Amino acid sequence: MDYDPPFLETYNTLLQGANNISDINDHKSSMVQKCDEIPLIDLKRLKLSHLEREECMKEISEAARKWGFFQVVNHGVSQEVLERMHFQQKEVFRTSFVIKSQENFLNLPSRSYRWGNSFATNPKQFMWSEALHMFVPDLAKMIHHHKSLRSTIEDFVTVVTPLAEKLVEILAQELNIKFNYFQKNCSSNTCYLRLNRYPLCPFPSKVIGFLPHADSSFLTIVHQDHIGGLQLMKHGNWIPVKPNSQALIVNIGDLFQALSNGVYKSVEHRVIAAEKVERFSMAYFYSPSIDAVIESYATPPLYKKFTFGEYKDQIMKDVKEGGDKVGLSRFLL
Ligand SMILES: C=C1C[C@]23C[C@@]1(O)CC[C@H]2[C@@]12CC[C@H](O)[C@@](C)(C(=O)O1)[C@H]2[C@@H]3C(=O)O
Ligand SMILES: O=C(O)CCC(=O)C(=O)O
Ligand SMILES: [Fe+2]
Repeated sequence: MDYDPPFLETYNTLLQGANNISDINDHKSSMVQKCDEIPLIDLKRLKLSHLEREECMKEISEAARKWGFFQVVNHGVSQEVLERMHFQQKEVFRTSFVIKSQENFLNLPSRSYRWGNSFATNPKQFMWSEALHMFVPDLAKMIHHHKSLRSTIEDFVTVVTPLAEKLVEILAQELNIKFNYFQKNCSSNTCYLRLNRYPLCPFPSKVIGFLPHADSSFLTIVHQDHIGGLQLMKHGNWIPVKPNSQALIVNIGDLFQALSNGVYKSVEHRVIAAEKVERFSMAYFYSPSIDAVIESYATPPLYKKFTFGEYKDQIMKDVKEGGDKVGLSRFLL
C-alpha cells in the first residue's frame, strides 16, 4: 500500500524490522489511565449571576493549575463554523502530496505544510501526521481559488480569538496579572493556527501520531473530531481526552507557565496513531508578537526573562539538533 504522505519510504530504513522497535508505551511513564477525565466547564455561567460567574472563573483557574487542560462547552464558537473548518481541512489535505509539498503551496510561506518529523534522530521521534501550520496574518496571502478555505479560517479566527481573550483575562484576573499585558502583546494577527491530519498507520504501537510536547503559546484551543487519540500526561500516566464534538479543549502553553511562575501548568500531550481510521484536529495558538517579553509576575522567578522570538529560536535550534523541542526547561534559573 502507498501512504500519502510517503512516510514509509522515508522512515523505511529506520522502520525495517518494526518488530525490533520498542512500543511507544514501553517506557516507565506509559500507563494509559482511562478513568481520570479533564474538567468539563460550562461557560454559559459567565453570563449568569455574579455567583455563577465567580464559580465558573474559579473552576477555570483551578483546572489550569491542577490539570493545565480542560474542555469548555457553550463557548460561543458555533457548530456550523467547526463543521465548516473540518470540511475545509479534509479538502485541503486531500490535495496530492506533490502539490502540498511545493514551496508555495496555497501561497503560504515555505514550511507551512509539514509532514512527519524531518528532524527525527531516532524512530521514537517519527510522527505519523501532516499539518498546515499558519501564522494568521499570512492567511491574507492565500490564493484566490482557496477562497472558501481562507474565509472559513477567517470566520473561525474571528470567533475563537475573543474566546481565547476571555479565558486569558479570567486566568490573569485570578492571579492579579494585568489583562492589558495581553492587550498590548497579543491580537489575532500574532496567533497561529494548525490543522492536523493523522492518516491510517500500519504500526500504531510503534510510531506516534504527534510527539509528546507542550505548546509554545499562552493558551491553545483545540477541536478534535470523534476519533480520539489525544492524551495528556498526569502523574506519570497518559490520560485520554474523550472526544466531545460540542466541546473545545483548552490547554495552557509554556508562555503562561512562565508568566504565572509555574502556577498554571503547560502539560505534555501526545496523539497516538490509529490503524483503521484517519483523524483530524485543529489547534489555535494564542501567542504574542515576536518582541513580547515574557517575565514572571511573581518573585522569586523560576525562569529567565525572554522574548517570544528568543523562545521560538531556541525551539528551532533544539528541534534541528535533536529532533525534538526541549522547551521551558531551557529557561530555568
Ligand atoms: C516536530 C516538532 C514540531 C513542533 C516541535 C516538535 O519537535 C514537537 C512539538 C511541535 C510543536 C507543537 C506546538 C507548537 O505548534 C510548536 C510550534 C511547538 O513549539 O512545538 C510545534 C513545533 C513546530 O511545529 O515547529
Ligand atoms: O491533534 C490533537 O488533538 C492535538 C494536536 C496538538 O497537540 C498540536 O497541534 O499542538
Ligand atoms: Fe499541542
